[in-house]
Amino acid sequence: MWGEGFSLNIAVSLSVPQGFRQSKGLSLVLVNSRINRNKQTRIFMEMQGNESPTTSYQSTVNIPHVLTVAGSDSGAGAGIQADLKACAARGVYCSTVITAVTAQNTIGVQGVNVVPEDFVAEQMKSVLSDMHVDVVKTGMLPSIGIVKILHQHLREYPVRALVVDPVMVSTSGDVLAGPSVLAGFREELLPMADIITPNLKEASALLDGVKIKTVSDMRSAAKLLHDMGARNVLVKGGDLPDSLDAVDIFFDGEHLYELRSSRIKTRNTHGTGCTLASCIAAELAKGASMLEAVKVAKCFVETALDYSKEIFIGNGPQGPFDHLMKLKSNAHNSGRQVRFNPSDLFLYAVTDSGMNRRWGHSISDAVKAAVQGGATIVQLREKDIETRDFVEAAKSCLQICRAHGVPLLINDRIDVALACDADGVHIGQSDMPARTARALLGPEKIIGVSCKTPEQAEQAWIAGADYIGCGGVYPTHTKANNLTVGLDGLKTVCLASKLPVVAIGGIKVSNARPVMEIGVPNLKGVAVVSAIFDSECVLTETRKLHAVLTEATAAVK
Ligand SMILES: Nc1ncnc2c1ncn2[C@@H]1O[C@H](COP(=O)(O)OP(=O)(O)O)[C@@H](O)[C@H]1O
Ligand SMILES: Cc1ncc(COP(=O)(O)O)c(N)n1
Ligand SMILES: [Mg+2]
Repeated sequence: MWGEGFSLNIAVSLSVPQGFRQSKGLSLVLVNSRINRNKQTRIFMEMQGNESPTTSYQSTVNIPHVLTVAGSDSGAGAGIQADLKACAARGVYCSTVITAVTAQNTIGVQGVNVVPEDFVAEQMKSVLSDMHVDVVKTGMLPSIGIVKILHQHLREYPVRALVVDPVMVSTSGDVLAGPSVLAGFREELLPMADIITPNLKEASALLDGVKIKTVSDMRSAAKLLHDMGARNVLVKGGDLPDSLDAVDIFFDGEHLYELRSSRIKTRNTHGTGCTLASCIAAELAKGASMLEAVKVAKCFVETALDYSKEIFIGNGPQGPFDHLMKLKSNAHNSGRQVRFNPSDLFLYAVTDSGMNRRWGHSISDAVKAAVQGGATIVQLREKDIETRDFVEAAKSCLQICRAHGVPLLINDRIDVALACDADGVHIGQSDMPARTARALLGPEKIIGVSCKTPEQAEQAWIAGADYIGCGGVYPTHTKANNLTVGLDGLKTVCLASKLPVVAIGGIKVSNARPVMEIGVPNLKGVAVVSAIFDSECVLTETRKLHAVLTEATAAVK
């Protein structure tokens, strides 16, 4: 099944320079360059002698695809809207067949308008006859006729997996599919389903009203539903009374798994069921096994609920949560939007654990003093510290820096930056490539790269860095075997760099002035280690350096 997919054809007409027009039979063909097992790229470029200079690109990139067949929720917490957000968050394409339009908010469901059956069929045909769908996920199926249509289409257009969320009652208690649909679920969908994901009420309804009140009841229900034909069953315990954990029971026909996560204390649980089923579908579309998919989905719901526990949308008892937390900057948590401002590079403080030990300073005390003394950005450069301690130290430094509106970066350690939600990283030429760091950290985080040459500065810009550090400007002992580029080398790099530059290497109060005086506008400041941290009073030394830099910049202007 991998390797088939939708293909996107783009024909582009280019006006080509004269020289190209005259060169005959130029042809460049790159076929089937494999990116990974999900993605194939095919590019054809053809330019033919005297014919009109047309370049056609044909690319085939498979992206995992989930089709959701569900109802619309105007409040966008559940239904189609939750499915789209969940698939987007999991990196999967999601097409939609809308079965009903509900007027719904955080108070409840005020109205339901069922889409005519033949139009549900038309939507299904439009998607399935044209696009390659990996997995179908169902939500609200408000009539037995719609269940039958779905059944027919799945026979005509088989997909790799069917995830059935047998939506019957919303969390607010409103009925979304009446008893007549029950027969459709039992007879048509369960035997086709690769997994069915009822909540307690839905499991009970499918089992003729059997009481499900304990984890042990959930286990029995999972087995009974499996007997009714579903290949895998997940009985969801979001509504399990008196449960400290959020417990779900998964049964694959052989083994029963009790999946537990912490129960997040929040009103924002509207749409958890839809999200869970869509995430399962998304992971299956990416190629996960069923158990893996279920575990990832449960973990995603828990993380999203935890992230969103305090958001407030609507005035009713059940709020929506935020699926796209990963796209957010840390503004939401910190109350501060950290957008990089090149002037932050003015007085750049880089910590050193050896110096802190020598003077009996903790990392956070040293950082606090530097920030109070006027440091405008801080980088934690801790080379000999346990990862666990590094993350803890970084978290407390982050609090200090946030309180002063000063960005905090981590040297080298992308993992530590992610773990503590630092504002970014600074990386060297032999660390992880800046492009990879950008992919891991997202568009909002600050990335700085150490560069000694114009070529490295160009590469940093291409890779998506925000600034470069250039040095050593003067000889230094802080970094072993560090080549000194001198003021001339610094100037050359500054002139070539498209990114703002901070100078580094042996800079101190007595020699900072000539650095600022090289007079290239994109030199924004100096980075120092020993000048401020190799001293008893970090605060005083930082203040002195700040004064010198301020004077030097005023003189340059
Ligand atoms: N407060 C919560 N904290 C963590 N997980 C939860 C919470 N409430 C529900 N879940 C999880 O969300 C998923 C959906 O469950 P549930 O809310 O029971 O479904 P539905 O939305 O269909 O009623 C399950 O994996 C459940 O364990
Ligand atoms: C259109 C639609 N589909 C599904 C649900 C169930 O979601 P939940 O159980 O979280 O309320 C809903 N409320 N609305
Ligand atoms: Mg729920």
